[in-house]
Amino acid sequence: MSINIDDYKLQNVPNTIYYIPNFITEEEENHILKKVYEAPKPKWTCLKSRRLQDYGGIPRRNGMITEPIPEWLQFYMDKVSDLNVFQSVRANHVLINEYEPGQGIMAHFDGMLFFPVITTISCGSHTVLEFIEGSDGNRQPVCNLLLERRSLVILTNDFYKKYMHLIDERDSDVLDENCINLDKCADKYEVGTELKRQTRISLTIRNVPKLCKVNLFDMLMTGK
Ligand SMILES: O=C(O)CCC(=O)C(=O)O
Ligand SMILES: [Fe+2]
Repeated sequence: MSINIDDYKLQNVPNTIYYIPNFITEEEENHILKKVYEAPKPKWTCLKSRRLQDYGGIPRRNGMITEPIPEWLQFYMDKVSDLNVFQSVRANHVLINEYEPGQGIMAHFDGMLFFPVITTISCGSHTVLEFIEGSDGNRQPVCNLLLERRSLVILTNDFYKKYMHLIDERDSDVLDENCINLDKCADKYEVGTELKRQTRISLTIRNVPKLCKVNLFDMLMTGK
């Protein structure tokens, strides 16, 4: 099945969001969850409000020292890269986040270390991704997205550079008219519906343009 992402572009928002429901099958979702939970314990980095695994290396200002990607994960990276979302390059990094109900991620920009396109596959639970603009003292909501399990969302342009994104720390989400992709979802939802969150695993698949070859001599001399 070949997907043309232009068919999934949200028209009622500033540029640019693509939302693809059921990007993966239930079997693929179960396969991802199984593989994520098979990772050895030290692969997890525990933060206060979520746990994460990095694949492909740790992006740094000097460049990312690449690490081999497991074959099962490369399959999903290829599935995303094949949409040509990273123009002439392909995904080489994945951040896997786990959120229990009640957990989230503070408002942030993804920053300069990535090619400015964010692609995220959701597994295990929906969540609501919120966008805001403005600075600390004057933050305004822009819009929200319902990310259903098995969906892929692609954020770029203003949704990469201009608006910050966040996931509020809640056990459930009440859908309201700020949620601008309800008509594009796999399931039909009414405004006012409350969705209880379950444990969500997200795969944020990106491209890190700047790589560095490991130079042991430099590492020893500079400590970097
Ligand atoms: O889990 C998500 O959908 C968002 C994760 C995110 O924004 C990030 O890791 O930068
Ligand atoms: Fe982010």
